[in-house]
Amino acid sequence: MSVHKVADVKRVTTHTLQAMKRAGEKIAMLTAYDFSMARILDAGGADVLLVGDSASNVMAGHETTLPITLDQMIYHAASVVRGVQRALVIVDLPFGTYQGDSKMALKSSIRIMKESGAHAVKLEGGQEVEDSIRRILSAGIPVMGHLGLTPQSIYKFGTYTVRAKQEAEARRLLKDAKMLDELGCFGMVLEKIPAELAQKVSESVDVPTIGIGGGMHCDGQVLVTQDMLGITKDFHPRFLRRYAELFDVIREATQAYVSDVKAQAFPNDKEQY
Ligand SMILES: Nc1nc(=O)c2c([nH]1)NC[C@@H]1CN(c3ccc(C(=O)N[C@@H](CCC(=O)O)C(=O)O)cc3)CN21
Ligand SMILES: CC(C)C(=O)C(=O)O
Ligand SMILES: [Mg+2]
Repeated sequence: MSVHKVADVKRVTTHTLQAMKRAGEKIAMLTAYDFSMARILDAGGADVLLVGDSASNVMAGHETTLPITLDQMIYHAASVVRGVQRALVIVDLPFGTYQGDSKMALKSSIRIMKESGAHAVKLEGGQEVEDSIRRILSAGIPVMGHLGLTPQSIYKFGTYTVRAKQEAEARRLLKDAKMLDELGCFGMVLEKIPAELAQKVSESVDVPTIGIGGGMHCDGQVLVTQDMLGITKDFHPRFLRRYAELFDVIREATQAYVSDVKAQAFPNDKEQY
């Protein structure tokens, strides 16, 4: 190992994920957008941290993922990379930085890799982004695909309903998944599609599938961390399981602090100089 490396934790790589699929060990992925949370999730054993463009919703309060910029994604990604010792860090290519122009896709991906220190990029779509994927891969940058509900296309579909319920769309998705596999993507997210289809895809490709509303047969699962921790409010899709109610925990702590300050109970004589 390089003399410049301090820690000697065994890092997760894209190759680790392939080995996990072969061994039948499920992959646990969560989103992260900042240093402090990345440290906690890494300490908790998350295999993969996704710097999702859901930062547009969760961090910035936008309605959709469309407004977040490449500069903003790089800022989030660099912060996450500094917080991680073990997890693989993947970064979403934001809307408008890879579609329809493979040169731009490569340039955007190179900026992410160079300026954030992340390990891979993710992009949404199948056949329509084939050229972009080829070009990014040709520079040695690992690419993850994302099929099914693709939030950057929300204005094309109009709703966040389950995708590929009809036979024709299911066939299209399976074909896209095989294409991503054959192009050399190291994995793919399957978002909000029937469990049976996700199972068929998972059995038809060599690389790991990571489900969000893709059911139990995916090779791994991903959730938005703030959803899983109960920080986001009024978001209750069927695929979401909440492992904490941090909105309430943080609100209660805030109320206690506010009340202490008002009552002049904080700071006390030991908490001053
Ligand atoms: N906080 C958060 N969590 C996410 O999972 C997430 C984001 N933001 N932003 C980007 C995308 C958008 N995603 C979404 C958005 C909506 C549903 C969804 O199921 N919405 C409705 C049902 C809509 C319908 O059936 O018409 C729901 O039940 O909440 C799922 C995933 C997933 N991503
Ligand atoms: C929900 C996951 C897969 C994602 O793309 C995001 O968080 O942006
Ligand atoms: Mg995303």
